[in-house]
Amino acid sequence: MSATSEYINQLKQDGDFLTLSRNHEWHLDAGQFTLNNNTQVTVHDTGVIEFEPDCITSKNVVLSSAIHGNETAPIEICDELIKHIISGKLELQQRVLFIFGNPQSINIGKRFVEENLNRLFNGHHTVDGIAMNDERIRAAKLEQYVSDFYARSEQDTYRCHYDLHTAIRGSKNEKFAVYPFLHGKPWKKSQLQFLLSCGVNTVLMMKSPATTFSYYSSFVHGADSFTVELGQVKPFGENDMSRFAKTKQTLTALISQKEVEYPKFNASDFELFSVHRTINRTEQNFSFPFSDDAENFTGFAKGELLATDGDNAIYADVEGEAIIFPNAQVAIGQRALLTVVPMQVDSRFS
Ligand SMILES: O=C(O)CCC(=O)N[C@@H](CCC(=O)O)C(=O)O
Ligand SMILES: [Zn+2]
Repeated sequence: MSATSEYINQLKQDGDFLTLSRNHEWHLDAGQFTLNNNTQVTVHDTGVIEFEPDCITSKNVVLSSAIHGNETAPIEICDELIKHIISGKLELQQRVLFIFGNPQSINIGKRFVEENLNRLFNGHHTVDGIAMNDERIRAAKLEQYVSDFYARSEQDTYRCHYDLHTAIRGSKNEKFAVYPFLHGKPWKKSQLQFLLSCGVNTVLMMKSPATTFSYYSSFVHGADSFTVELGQVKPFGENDMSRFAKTKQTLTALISQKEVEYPKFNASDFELFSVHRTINRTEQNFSFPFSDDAENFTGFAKGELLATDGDNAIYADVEGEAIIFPNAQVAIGQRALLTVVPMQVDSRFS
C-alpha cells in the first residue's frame, strides 16, 4: 500500500488530521477520498484540508489556526470540527478549507520556528536578497492553497476567512478581532453580527496594509477576513473550552447551514477601536515601561511613556491611547505595539 493510501485509510477511521499534520511538519503528499454523505475530502498538503459537500453551496469558508503554533485553543476548535466532519457527525452545506499553518511550531510549542509566519503574507515571503526558509516557503504555499480554493468556487459565491489566534497577554476585552485595512471600502455590520455571535464584541479597524494572512485574503481575494483573537495563549490541555462554545457553535452553523440568521444589528453591542498608530522596534535596545502583566486595551494618559526604542522615548499622544499586542522581543523592524482609540459606528459602515 502506498504511503498516501495508508494515511488516507487512517484519516477515514480517526479523522485525526491534526496528528497527521504534526507527523509531517512541512510536507504531506496530496490525497482524496469521499465521505459516506458524498462530501469530497482533499488533503492538499500537511495542515491543509478541503471539504466540498455534494450540494449547491453559496459560501467558501477558510478557517485557519496555528499560524502561531503555541496558540492552541483555535487548533483544538478546528481539530474538533474536522473530526466531526470526517465522522459524518457534522454535515456541511458550504465549502470549507481548514489550515493548520505551522505544524512544526505546534510541535515545539512556540509562536514560530525561525520567522513569524504572519509577517510573511501578501508576497512578503519572497524578497530579493533574503534567503528562503521553511516559514517563507510555507507562507507562499498557503497563499496558493487559498487562491486555488477560491478560484475553484462557483461564480459570485461568497468568500470569507477567519484566521483564529490567541493573544500572548491577557486582554481587558477577552475576545477581539482585527479588521484588515479595506482601502476605503465600508466595514460590514453583517460581519460584526457574525463576530458577536462568536462571542467577539470588540473589533479593531486597521488603517494600512499588512503582511498578515487575514489582510492577504481580504486584499487579494476580496474575502470578508479577520484575525480573531479568542483569548490568551495556553498549552494544550489547559484551555477552558467552555469559553469557546459560542465561537464553535457559530462556525458550525456557518459551514453546516444554507443561511444563518444573526440577531439584529445594534451598535451598542460593540466596542470598536481604530488603530491610532503602529510602533515598530527599530533598535536592539527596546523596552516598555509597563510589566508583562499589563493587559491589551490598557489605556494611557496623554504624555505617559509607551515605549523606549533606543534613544527615542515614545509617549501617548492622545488621552486614553490603548496598547495592543505589546511585544518587545519582536525582530528589529517589526511591529512591537499597536495603539488604538475608541470609535463609533458611523456612515463608513454598511
Ligand atoms: O498577543 C500578541 O502579541 C500577538 C497575537 C497575534 O498573533 N496577533 C496577530 C495579529 C495579526 C493582525 O494584526 O491582524 C499577529 O500579531 O500576527
Ligand atoms: Zn497569533
